[in-house]
Parts: sequence; structure tokens; C-alpha cells
Amino acid sequence: MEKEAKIYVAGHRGMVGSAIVRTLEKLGYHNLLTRTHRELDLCSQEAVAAFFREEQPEYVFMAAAKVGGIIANSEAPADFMYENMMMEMNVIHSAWQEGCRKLLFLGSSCIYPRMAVQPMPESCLLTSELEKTNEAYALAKISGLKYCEFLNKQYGTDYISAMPTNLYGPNDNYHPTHSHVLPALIRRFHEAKEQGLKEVVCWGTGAPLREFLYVDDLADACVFLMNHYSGMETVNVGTGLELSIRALTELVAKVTGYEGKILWDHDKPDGTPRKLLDVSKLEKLGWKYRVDLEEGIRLTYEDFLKNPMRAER
Ligand SMILES: NC(=O)C1=CN([C@@H]2O[C@H](COP(=O)(O)OP(=O)(O)OC[C@H]3O[C@@H](n4cnc5c(N)ncnc54)[C@H](OP(=O)(O)O)[C@@H]3O)[C@@H](O)[C@H]2O)C=CC1
Ligand SMILES: C[C@H]1O[C@H](OP(=O)(O)OP(=O)(O)OC[C@H]2O[C@@H](n3cnc4c(=O)[nH]c(N)nc43)[C@H](O)[C@@H]2O)[C@@H](O)[C@@H](O)C1=O
Repeated sequence: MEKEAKIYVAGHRGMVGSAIVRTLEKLGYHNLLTRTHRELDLCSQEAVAAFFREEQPEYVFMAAAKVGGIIANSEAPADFMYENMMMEMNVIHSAWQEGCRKLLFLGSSCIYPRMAVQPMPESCLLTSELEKTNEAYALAKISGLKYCEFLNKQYGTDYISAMPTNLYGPNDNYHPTHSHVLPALIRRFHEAKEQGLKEVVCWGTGAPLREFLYVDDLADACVFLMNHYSGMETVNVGTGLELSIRALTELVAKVTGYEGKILWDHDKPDGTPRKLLDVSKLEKLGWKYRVDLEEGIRLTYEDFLKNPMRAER
């Protein structure tokens, strides 16, 4: 991407989109195009087509989506499928129609089968059944990455996709029940410390294993891929390291300074037992993560403390 190129970052107020904007600006890209959800509803085919016709972006980072944690996904599968399919089809299709030079579509590691070989290489896509708690979201994300692949095959475009592991960082969603695990724990342990509570309840058994990537590292990887990767197959983005949810709660308790007990609500779902990405393809391309988990949680907690209203987003 040339420094003066017109770059559209879809979802620029979200955790990932805002990190991509921060990274691009730091690198000297200065012709960035953004629209809030209120200004441009990406579920509207007409509005998206008109926007691309008028603005003619040369590059697109597709970081807008309906996103949520395990309960949000389980409660609203129809909404997760419909909104994500509409947004990604509208944006990718209009980008192609208007001759956008390159697009990066963001999916998620939940596209891979529930019982996939671990760590999960890109090639295990569609080899067996998906995890039920986020099946709708995964199917929408698989459709997005396949649509990029099919456009490349049929029309010779250069549209790529990246599949990040679980993410966290500044600007996350701290909703008490609908967020992902890391922001949920930061908020819960912080409030427990403030209120002097002796115990907090976390969800499931604590046994599932997860991998976490700091969002600024993801943004860096997205810009790296836009500049250095072309190809049909998606690219995993993660650290290649995992820990149990129980170990994660202990780490968040340490960083937030919460010293009480941690209890487990077994009526809440565990979700997929293990979800570790094979990141060898990205490493071979020359990219590796920088921020380790404890440092990343510290940075995120500092941001949370600076912006307490964020909790209500
Ligand atoms: N968070 C995570 O752990 C992971 C995220 N990802 C992927 O990264 C991407 C971004 O996720 P994240 O930043 O966490 O999500 P956020 O919820 O933080 O941000 C989503 C963004 O999408 C925008 N948006 C949602 N619906 C619409 C719509 N109908 N029209 C226009 N804009 C819309 C929102 O706009 P506004 O702010 O204006 O409302 C918001 O800026 C997604 O593709 C997600 O699948 C992948 C793996 C893990
Ligand atoms: C990024 C990814 O994120 C989702 O998949 P997930 O990894 O299962 O998501 P999660 O972060 O919500 O939970 C991880 C684990 O943590 C446990 N857990 C404990 N206590 C809390 C808690 O308080 N909140 C939450 N949310 N989880 C908790 C929880 O029970 C589970 O075992 C999908 O949206 C999927 O579509 C997707 O893309």
C-alpha cells in the first residue's frame, strides 16, 4: 500500500478497527476513510454500493462485524448469521464491483472444527463439525473467506483473509454477560476489588484452553499481510501459546489486584475444549507477535481504568 492510498477501515470504532487505524496512522498512511455504523449501515446493500461508488477506496480492511462472547453467540444465532453474512457480502461485493485493489477480510479461529487437530492449521477448515455455541457466526465467517477465495479464482482479484485467535486490548466490549472472557474478567475482578467482595463466580469449569493475542499485534499483522501476502488460503494469526481459563482467571486476578476466591458456575457453557492456532504459515512469511499475555492484560487494564465509561459500551 502506498502511503497516500485511500484506505477504508470498516468498523473503525471497534476494538480491532481502532487498532488498525492506530497502526496505519503510526506508519504514515494518511488517507483513511471511515464511517460509523450510524453513518453507514453495512447490512444495507444499497447504502454500501453507493458508498463504494462515491468513495472508490483502493484498499479495504473489513473489521466490522457483529461480535460477542459465548453467551451472546448462543443466544442470538440468527442475528449473528444474518448481520455478518450481509455485512461481509455487501462490503466484499461492492469492493470488487468498484475495482478495489486489495481487501483483507477478518474471520475468527472458531471457523475450524470443534475437534480439529491441535494446533489447527489453515488446511483443517471444513474437515468436520463446528462448535455449536458459535456455529452461526462461524458459518458466516467461512462464507466471507470463501467469497474472497472465489472472487480471486473467478475474477483474478487479490482479496485475502486472516483468522485471528481470541483477541483483547484497548477499546474492548466490557458488557458483563455478552463480552468475551478477558474483558469480562477484567471488569468483574476490578469491581470485586472495589467493592471488597470475597468471591467472584466465573463461567464453566475453567478447563477449556484458549489462546489470546493483543489487538495491536493483530493490527500489525493485518497491515503486514496487506503488504506482503497474496493467496487463496486464509492465514492464521495468533501467538501459538495457550492456557486454561482457570489459569487466565488467576492472571487477571493478579493484574487487577483481586485477592478473593474464584468460584465456577458449571451451568454456563465451556464451549470448544481447545482452540490453538498453528501459526507456522504466518511465521514463515516473517511475522511474529510481540506483546506477551501478562503485559497485554496490564496495558488493557490501564486503558480500562482511564476510560471507565467503556464498561457501558
Ligand atoms: N474480539 C475478538 O476476540 C475477535 C474478533 N475477531 C474479528 O475481528 C473483527 C472486529 O471485531 P471487534 O473489533 O472485536 O468487534 P467490535 O464489536 O469491537 O467492533 C465491531 C465494529 O463493527 C461495526 N459494526 C457492527 N455492525 C455494523 C453495521 N451493521 N454497520 C456498520 N458497522 C457495523 C461497529 O460499528 P460502531 O462502533 O459504529 O457501532 C464496530 O465498530 C470481526 O470481524 C471479528 O470477527 C476475530 C477473532 C477474535
Ligand atoms: C473469539 C471467539 O469468542 C467466542 O468463543 P469462546 O472462545 O468460547 O468465547 P468466550 O471468550 O466468551 O469464552 C471463553 C471461555 O471462557 C469461559 N468464561 C469464564 N468466565 C467467563 C465470562 O465471564 N465471560 C465469558 N464470555 N466467558 C467466560 C467460557 O465459559 C469459555 O469456556 C465466540 O464468540 C467465537 O465466535 C469467537 O470468535
